[in-house]
Amino acid sequence: MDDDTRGYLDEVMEYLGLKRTSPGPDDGVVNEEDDDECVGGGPGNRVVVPLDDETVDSLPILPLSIVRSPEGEYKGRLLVSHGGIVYDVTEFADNHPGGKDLLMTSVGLDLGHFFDNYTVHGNTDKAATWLAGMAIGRLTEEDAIIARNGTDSVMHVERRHFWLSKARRRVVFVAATLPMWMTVRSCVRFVGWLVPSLGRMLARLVPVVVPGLSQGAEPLLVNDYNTDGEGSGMISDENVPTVAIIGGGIAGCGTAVAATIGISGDSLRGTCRDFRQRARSIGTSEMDGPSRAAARKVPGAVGTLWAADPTPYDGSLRNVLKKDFEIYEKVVRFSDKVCNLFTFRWAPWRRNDTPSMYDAHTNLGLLNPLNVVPLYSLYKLMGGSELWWQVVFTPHYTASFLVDELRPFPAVFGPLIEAQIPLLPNEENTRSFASSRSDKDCNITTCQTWKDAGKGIREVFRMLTEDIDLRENTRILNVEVLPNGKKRIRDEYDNVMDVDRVVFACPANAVGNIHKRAGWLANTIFSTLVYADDHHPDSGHMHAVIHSDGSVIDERYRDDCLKRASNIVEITEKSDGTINIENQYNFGVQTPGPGVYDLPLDEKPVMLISHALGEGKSINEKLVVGTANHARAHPLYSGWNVMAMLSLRLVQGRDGIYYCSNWTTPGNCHDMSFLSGLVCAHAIGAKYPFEGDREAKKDFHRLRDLMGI
Ligand code: HEM
Repeated sequence: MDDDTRGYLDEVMEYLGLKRTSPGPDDGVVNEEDDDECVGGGPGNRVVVPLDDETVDSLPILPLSIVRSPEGEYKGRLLVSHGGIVYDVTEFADNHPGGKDLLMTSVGLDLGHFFDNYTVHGNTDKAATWLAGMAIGRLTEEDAIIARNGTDSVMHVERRHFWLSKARRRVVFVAATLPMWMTVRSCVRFVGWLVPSLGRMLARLVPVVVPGLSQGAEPLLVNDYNTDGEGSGMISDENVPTVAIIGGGIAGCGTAVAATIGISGDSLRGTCRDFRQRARSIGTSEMDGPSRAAARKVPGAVGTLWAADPTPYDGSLRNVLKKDFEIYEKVVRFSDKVCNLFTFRWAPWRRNDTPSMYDAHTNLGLLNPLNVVPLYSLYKLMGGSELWWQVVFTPHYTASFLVDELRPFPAVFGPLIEAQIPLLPNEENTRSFASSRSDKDCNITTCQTWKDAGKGIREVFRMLTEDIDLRENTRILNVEVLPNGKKRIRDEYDNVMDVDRVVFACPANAVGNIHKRAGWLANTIFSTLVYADDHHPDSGHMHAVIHSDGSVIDERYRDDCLKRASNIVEITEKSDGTINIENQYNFGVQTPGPGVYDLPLDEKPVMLISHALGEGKSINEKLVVGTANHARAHPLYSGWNVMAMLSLRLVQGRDGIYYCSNWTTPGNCHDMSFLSGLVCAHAIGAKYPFEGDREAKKDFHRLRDLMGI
C-alpha cells in the first residue's frame, strides 16, 4: 500500500471512529502479535486486569461451583471470572455503561469471551481498572481453564435469550394493551384541545405519556424563555433553552441539526449540547455502492450473482436456483398486496405516493399480520428451499445490514427491501447502464449518492454538528430529573449541566443505566430490543478488518469486482458443514474520497473492509489499516423489536426525555435513524427542516406516527 492510500485510509478510519487495532477473534489477520496480552488501555487491546502477584496470592481460592451457581447468583451476589480471578460485580451491574441486561449475560461465566467480542472494553483501561477493585477470589488453574473454555457463543446466546425472553413476556403484555392506551391518549388530547388545563390534568392521571400535555412532553416555546417581560421574543444567553443529546451517531445528529437549523423565531432556539458517547455510528458500514457480486461455493449452489443485474448468464445463481427465486418473487408480491391493502395504497389519494419504508406499520397498517409473520416462514410455506435462503437471501442482506440472522425479519420487509436493495431487479428498482467508467455498470436506484461519500461524510458531519457544543468521547453517568423539571446531566469527568430536554440517541440497553428512573415500562422496552450480536456474538460479521490486500478475492473475479462491485460476498461450506458468508465492502468503489474517485478504474488502490473470511484465507498483516467491532450497532428488524418500537410511544417525552436511534424505527438504516432524530427535535419544538420536499415530509409524518410523537 503506498503512503497516499494509507494516509487516505487513515483519514477514513479516523473519520468513521474506527481504530487501528489488533484484530478480533476470527478475522483471519496473520499477525504475530495476536497472542500478546497487554493491559487494557489502547484501542482493541485485550483486557488484562492490573492485579499484582501479591494481591492475587492474597485472594482466597473459590470453587468454580460458586461462580457457576444457577443463574449465576451466589447468595444474591453476581459473580464472574476472568483470567482465573473471581469478581463480584453486583453493585457495578447498575452502572455498567453497556447496561445491566448485557452484564447479566456474563454472570457465572468467564469474561474473556465477552471482552473478545465486545472490543469496546479494550479501548480504554476502564474495564480493566474497574474490575481490579471488584476481585474477591481466584480459581485453581484447572478451574480457570474450565471456566474459559466453557464460555462460548452458544452459552452466551442461551443466557442472553434467557434475559430477552423475560423481557418479551412483559412486552407482550405492554403491546397487547397498546390499542387501549392509544385510545386513552387520543381522548386526553381531544379534551386538551378543547380545554388545555383539563387535558394537562388528565394527562397527569394516566400512567402513559400524552404528547404535548404530560409533564415535560410539551414543546419548548421561545416565549417561555422570554426574560425581558416585554414579549419581544428576545432570549438571553443564560436562559436559552437547552437540549442534551446523548449519542453522536446519525440519529443524535438529526436531533441536533433540527434543533439548531430547523428552529427559528416562534419556536425553540438556542444551543444544543451533544454528548457524543462514541464517534462510531456516523458512516459505518451500511453503504451500498453501484452493485454487488457474489461467488458461491456451496454444493448445489455453485455460481455467481450480480445482485443488481437481472441479465441471465452461464453459471448465474438465478438459473441454478431458479425455482426459489420464483417462489421468493411470489412471496414479495403477496406481501406487497397485503401491505397495500392495509396502508390504502390502492386509494386514489395515495396513488402518487412514492414507496415508503414507514408505511407498513402506520394507521391501519398496525393491524397487518405480516408485521409479525416472518418473511422466512412465508417463503418456506410456499415451498422455498433452505439452500436459497442460506446462500442467496441471507448473504445478500447480511452485506447490507451486517446482521446474519434474517429469519425473524417480518414479511412486510420483502417489498420494502426490494424497492431499495433488490434481489429481483427490474426497471423500477434498478438502473442498468454504461457509465463513463464502465460499460458494465449497474446501479441500484438508492445508492447513487454514495459516489462522493468519502468527501460527503466529513462535510455532512461538520454541517450537522455546526453550532453545537460537542463533547466527544465523554461518557454520561447519570441523568436525573430535578424538582424544577430540569434534567441534571453528570459525565464521567464530574461535569454537571442542567438542561430542559434530553434526547437519548444511543443503543437501547445503555439508556437504562444512565436514566435510572426510567421506570418499569421504559425498562421493559429497552430490555426487549434484540441486536445482531445477541444471535451471533462472535460471528465474523461483528468484526471488520480494514485493509488493502486484494488477494482475499477469488482471482477469477478479482479485477472485475474491485473495479465495479460495492460488496463482494463469497459463500463457502466450512469443514464442519456450516456455511460461511464472507463479505468484503469495496471502499474503493463505495466511499472513494477526493483524489481516488476520479482515478481510472485500473489505477484505483485496493480498499477493502473484510468480514468473516472463509476457511484457510488470511490477510497480509502489513496491508491492514485497522479493525472495527459492530457489537450493539445493528438491531434486528423482528416482530419483537417492532413491538418494542411501537410501545415506546408510551414513554416518549416523559419528564422531557426522548429516544431516537435505529432501534426506535422499523429497521436499521441511517436515513431512518436520522429521521428519528428529527422527529424527537420536532416533539421538543423544532420545525421540520426540509419543508420543500413533499414526499420526504410525508415520510417524516409517517415516522412521527410510528414513534407516537
Ligand atoms: C462484568 C464485567 C464488565 C465490565 C467491568 C465492563 C465494563 C465496561 C466499561 C468500562 C465500558 C465503557 C468502556 C469505555 O467507555 O471505554 C463498557 C461498555 C460496554 N460494555 Fe461492558 N463490561 C462488562 C461486561 C460486559 C458484557 C458481558 C457485555 C456484553 C454481553 C458488555 C457490553 C458492553 C457494551 C455493548 C458497551 C458499550 C456501551 C455503549 O457505548 O453504548 N459488557 N463496559
